[in-house]
Amino acid sequence: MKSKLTGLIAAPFTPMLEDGSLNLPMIETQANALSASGVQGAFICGTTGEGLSLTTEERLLVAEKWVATAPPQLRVIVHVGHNSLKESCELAAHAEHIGAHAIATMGSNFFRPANVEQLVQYCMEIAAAAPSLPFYFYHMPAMTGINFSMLDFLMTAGNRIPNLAGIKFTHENLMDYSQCVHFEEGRFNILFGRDEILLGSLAMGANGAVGSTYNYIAPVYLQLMTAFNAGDIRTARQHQLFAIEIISIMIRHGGLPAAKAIMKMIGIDCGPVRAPLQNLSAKQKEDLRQELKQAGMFSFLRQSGSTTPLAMA
Ligand SMILES: CC(=O)N[C@@H]([C@@H](O)[C@H](O)[C@H](O)CO)[C@@H](O)CC(=O)C(=O)O
Repeated sequence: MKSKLTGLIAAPFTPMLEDGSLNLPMIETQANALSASGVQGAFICGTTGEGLSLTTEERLLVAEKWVATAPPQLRVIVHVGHNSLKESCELAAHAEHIGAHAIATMGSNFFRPANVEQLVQYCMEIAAAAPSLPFYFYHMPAMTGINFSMLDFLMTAGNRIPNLAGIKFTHENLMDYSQCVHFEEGRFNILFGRDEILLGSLAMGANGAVGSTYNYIAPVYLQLMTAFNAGDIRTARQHQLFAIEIISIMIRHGGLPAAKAIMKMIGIDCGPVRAPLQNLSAKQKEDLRQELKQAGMFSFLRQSGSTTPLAMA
């Protein structure tokens, strides 16, 4: 079995052109920028990657491009969740075929599993479609409406999904998180998914995290983790508060569409979002840029030696 995923794993945006089609060449730029910023992996086609708004054909192309162009040290985890189990299995088999590092899936969220047993049976089929790859369950109740105890999930799935590697845990329930981290002496890799409370997860024992803001402010979190590991909680808190301020601005300006606009501001143009998400107007983008500037995001990135052009900052 491959070694555990640790450190920061970004959930990249899927780059698009103004007409809404894929901008595949941009993926190499994203991958190189992530690697240069100290990020260890790319969790592609998830929420941030608008995976469920892409066609299966587009998802295959995006996965192929990431695996083909990511620097070897940047591990590519392909999210294969879909409301059709059959499509998920095809995406999983494809990820294995092209040499992705791992796969992950959320539960189907139109017809939702009624209990943990049904969820585990669903995951078993997808995991079996890529038996040589580590398999992660993607826990994100706010988006999927599937909110079971993840400790129950591990207890039920642990000996039935041979390639179960862990959970991508995007939830605020740090009690469940901690129980998962320590389940069977840390057998599973529980990647934390709420950037705004990363520090809380570190206190609970996290050693890996997946997030959208690691695309543009990874150095904040790297410094946070360094301070935490050195026992300097006061400094770690300051870094977390800075991240919270940036995240608050991003959320106040619309969430994912605002985050995609931020990518252009730091010099990596990932283009528009796909409907039903709505793109920011020029005025909204300018307001967002001003707020980020006032909060010190661009000067922070410059001081941290950002390798991106910070084009519009
Ligand atoms: C909705 C969303 O994008 N959630 C993020 C978080 O990184 C989140 O953006 C962050 O904690 C700010 O709220 C991650 O959990 C994303 C993620 O892993 C994904 O895109 O699949």
